[in-house]
Amino acid sequence: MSIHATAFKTLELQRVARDFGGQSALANLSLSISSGEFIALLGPSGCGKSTALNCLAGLLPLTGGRILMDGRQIDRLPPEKRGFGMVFQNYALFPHLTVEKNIAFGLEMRKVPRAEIKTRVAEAIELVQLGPHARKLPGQMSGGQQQRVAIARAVVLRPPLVLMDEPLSNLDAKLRLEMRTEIRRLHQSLGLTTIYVTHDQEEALSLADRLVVLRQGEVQQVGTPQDLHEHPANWHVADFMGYRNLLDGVVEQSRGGSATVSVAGTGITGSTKDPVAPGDAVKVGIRPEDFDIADSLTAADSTTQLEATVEVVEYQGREFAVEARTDAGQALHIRTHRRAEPGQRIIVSARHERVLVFASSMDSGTPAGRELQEATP
Ligand SMILES: Nc1ncnc2c1ncn2[C@@H]1O[C@H](COP(=O)(O)OP(=O)(O)OP(=O)(O)O)[C@@H](O)[C@H]1O
Repeated sequence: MSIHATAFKTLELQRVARDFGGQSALANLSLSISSGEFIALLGPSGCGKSTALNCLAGLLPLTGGRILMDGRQIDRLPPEKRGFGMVFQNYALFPHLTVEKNIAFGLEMRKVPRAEIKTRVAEAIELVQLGPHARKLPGQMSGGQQQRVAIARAVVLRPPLVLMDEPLSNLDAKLRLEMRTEIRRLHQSLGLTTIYVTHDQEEALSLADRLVVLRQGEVQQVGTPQDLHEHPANWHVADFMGYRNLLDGVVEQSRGGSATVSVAGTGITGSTKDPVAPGDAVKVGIRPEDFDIADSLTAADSTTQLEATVEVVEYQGREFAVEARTDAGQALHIRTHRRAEPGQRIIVSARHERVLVFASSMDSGTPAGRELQEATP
């Protein structure tokens, strides 16, 4: 297949920053990207994801830092000189041009010979499986099909880097899943280096080799999906990684990486990387799947148990999502194979090793995010 990316070895973002009228939208983004990597920028609305992408594309000048490609500074180059492929949420196709012509457009602008354009467009159409639709106009196709055209239009140019800004957010849930697989397949078969912006943690986890979690323009953590899932640097990252229970509490005692925290009157023990001390406000992070429903109270050293009353039960395929409340009013989210009924009294248990304790303030404690900014692939 001749749709192969123009290769670079490394793309280096060094303390990239962007202010708007004195307000920081992105600060100190440092990242080293290797050829062929799939990186997801993940974070809530307004955290600076699109700003980062636009800085990379050359659509926004930096107000600080540098971008180097194989050691050459590229952050002053206009977008067309960087030659990165862009895929946006709203597809941004030419409505009056057919699928074929939309895909051919960039090649024509670059004055690629006609015969070559024909072959490359045909290949790109085959790659995104749009053969039967080649002569249609964008308006005659579904959202998913239009997004395939947008992707084909980006990859046909063999860009060194493809930038995708929430490309699936306008699609319905089923199509989103299909297109996710499609994007992964394309990435694997073409070896395209990709930076993908999303606020959807599941999408980021399933697609990316590495994730960059942003909050208020600052990097919180950079790592593989597994790193972030198992060792979130702070409660904000934990929140994104499925720690649905983030319970406010106060440290009772702390020793050697383990802390016992009073949460609504109950002591919960877990591990911590933050230098927390008795009296500190903390958040206790527990994933719903790490809670168990026990038959009876037992005196096990390795487990915390809480009595609660079931409020809501949702059947979710092979499991139940249970929402329960302790007598002191603390809501708990549990995933379990056990059937439970609203109103039922249950004993909820969590093994200490599955419980994480985080400093409440993101500015105090170990600046784990900052340490991890300069992550190597
Ligand atoms: N052109 C602009 N002028 C002023 N402020 C801006 C501009 N563009 C972005 N901002 C601000 O910068 C911050 C980051 O915005 P950005 O669009 O990068 O966030 P995002 O994470 O992509 O959000 P979303 O997911 O909602 O698109 C926000 O506070 C936003 O209001």
